Amino acid sequence: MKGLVLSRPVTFVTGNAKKLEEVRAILGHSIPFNSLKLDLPEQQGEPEEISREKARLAAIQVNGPVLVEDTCLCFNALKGLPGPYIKWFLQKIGHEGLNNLLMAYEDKSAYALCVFSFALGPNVEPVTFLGKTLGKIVPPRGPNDFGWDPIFQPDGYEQTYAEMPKEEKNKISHRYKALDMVKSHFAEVGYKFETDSLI
Ligand SMILES: O=P(O)(O)OP(=O)(O)OP(=O)(O)OC[C@H]1O[C@@H](n2cnc3c(O)ncnc32)[C@H](O)[C@@H]1O
Ligand SMILES: [Mg+2]
Repeated sequence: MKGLVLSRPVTFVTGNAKKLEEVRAILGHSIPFNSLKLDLPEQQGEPEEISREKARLAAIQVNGPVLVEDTCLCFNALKGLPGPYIKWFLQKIGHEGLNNLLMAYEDKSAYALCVFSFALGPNVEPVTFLGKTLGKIVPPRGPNDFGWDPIFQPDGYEQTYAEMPKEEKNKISHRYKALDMVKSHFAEVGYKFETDSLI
C-alpha cells in the first residue's frame, strides 16, 4: 500500500518511561508519533506472538495506528529463559538473583531481544520487527535506572549498557536495531501523515 495516508500519528503504547525515552531518542522525527501509557496485559508465549498480541490489544484501545514493543533478556545456558518473563525475574530476584541463575554454568552469554509490532488499526494484523544484541551477564555495574542494564555487557564492549553513555547504547542496542527495521518499513511503504503533529 504505497503512500498510504494515516489520518493520525502513530501511538506508541507503553507503560515504561525509560523505553519511551530511548524510542524518542532513536526515532527522533523520522516517524510522527505520540505516546500513551497503558499497562497492557503481559501475555505468555513466544516473543513475536506476545508482541503481536500486545499490538492487537493496543489497536483496539487506541482505535488507530499503534506501535508496541516487548523486550526479552535471554540466557543461552537456560535455552533462552528468562526471555519474555524477565520483568518478573527482575522484580522478584533482582540483578544478583539473575547472576545466580547462571552460577552453575560456564556459559554467561545472553542476548537482548526487542520485538516491535505495528498495527494500522483494530482487526488489522500487526507486523513485527526484531532487534537482537549479543552480550553476557555480569555482576551489576553502573547506574541502576533502567531494568537489567547494569548486568548486560554487550559483546565488543567493556561497559555494561548501564555504564555506557545513552547515545552509545542507542547506537547498538536491541531497541535501536528493531527500530531501524521499523523506520525502513515506514520508508518502504511510504506512509503519509495528514497531521504532522510530532510528539
Ligand atoms: O509497557 P511495556 O512496554 O510492556 O513496558 P514493560 O516495562 O512492561 O516492559 P516489557 O514488558 O518489555 O518487560 C521487559 C522488562 O525488561 C526491562 N527492560 C526493557 N528494555 C530494557 C532495556 O533496554 N534495558 C534494561 N531493561 C529493559 C523492563 O523494565 C521490564 O522489566
Ligand atoms: Mg510489559
